[in-house]
Amino acid sequence: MSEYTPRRSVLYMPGSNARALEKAKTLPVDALILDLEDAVGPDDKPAAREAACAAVASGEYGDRELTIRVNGIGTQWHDADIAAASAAGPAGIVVPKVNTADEVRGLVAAMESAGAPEHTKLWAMIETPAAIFTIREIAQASDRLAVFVMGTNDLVKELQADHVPGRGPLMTSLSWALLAAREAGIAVLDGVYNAVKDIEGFTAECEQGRDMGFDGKTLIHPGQVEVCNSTFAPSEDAVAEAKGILAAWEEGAGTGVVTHNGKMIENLHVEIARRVLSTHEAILARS
Ligand SMILES: CC(C)(COP(=O)(O)OP(=O)(O)OC[C@H]1O[C@@H](n2cnc3c(N)ncnc32)[C@H](O)[C@@H]1OP(=O)(O)O)[C@@H](O)C(=O)NCCC(=O)NCCSC(=O)C[C@H](O)C(=O)O
Ligand SMILES: [Mg+2]
Repeated sequence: MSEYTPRRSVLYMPGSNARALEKAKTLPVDALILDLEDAVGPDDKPAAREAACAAVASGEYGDRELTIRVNGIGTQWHDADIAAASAAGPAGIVVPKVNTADEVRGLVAAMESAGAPEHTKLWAMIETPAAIFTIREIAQASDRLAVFVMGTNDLVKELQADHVPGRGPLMTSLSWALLAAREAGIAVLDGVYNAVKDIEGFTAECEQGRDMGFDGKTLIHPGQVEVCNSTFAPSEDAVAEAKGILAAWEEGAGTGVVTHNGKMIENLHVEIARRVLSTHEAILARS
């Protein structure tokens, strides 16, 4: 199992928004996506690129993972974005609308030839039907690919679907991306919730994403951070349960099966309990 990095809350902000870049230094997010794509108008893109790279160089964001979302492959800004982001060396370069394994390999080659340091990983956005149909190949295309980010706004647009409670129209795409990410051993982040004032709806969607298996959720507003962090962290009850399972397992050492709180415990449940505890510890270390 690869080492767990907390990515419960991953907040987008326009690279062109100086106030948001400043505010982000105070927010308890696990990671930030400094956006050069959809949240930045064409005229502001060069300045946003410069500001995002300066933010990475500043060292003022503590242990928050800093990433830069570049403009998509084939756009007029893409090559310059990749070159500048690679030289800045953030934790991740987020690329929208990645559709094939060849694109992943091309992106990694471009990052490497632009001097991206080893710690700068590729985060691929999955947000088109084409990506869903090639998702296994994409997930396994490069060791430098560390994270899938679901682009649920673009997926809804491409599917000609609608944003509805329960996200029925998106379930196939979300599930396929999760399956491929887990098979490849990479992280996978849920998409954004657009209604920034609807905390009840947002909480339900966080819980759904957590229950499906996502590592965390991408966010668009500071008001979404707290709920997201607590939803994607193991609860006190889950931590107590995991400790109880490990204790019961040790007590029954050598037997293939024990019970805890009236439930059957086998080796796989012990592995889950260990994962819960290591997730809990990694989050505590971050706080
Ligand atoms: C949605 C917003 C435009 C709302 O902005 P605003 O009206 O300014 O919000 P508030 O007045 O409530 O803000 C309060 C304070 O918080 C700061 N703020 C707001 N948003 C952020 C943020 N994202 N990061 C950091 N700080 C933020 C404000 O500056 C206020 O600060 P202060 O005055 O000092 O108290 C806005 O929230 C926003 O722009 N959000 C991000 C939009 C974005 O990045 N979109 C692109 C990604 S979403 C996407 O498309 C995903 C994917 O591609 C897909 O297809 O799904
Ligand atoms: Mg998108």
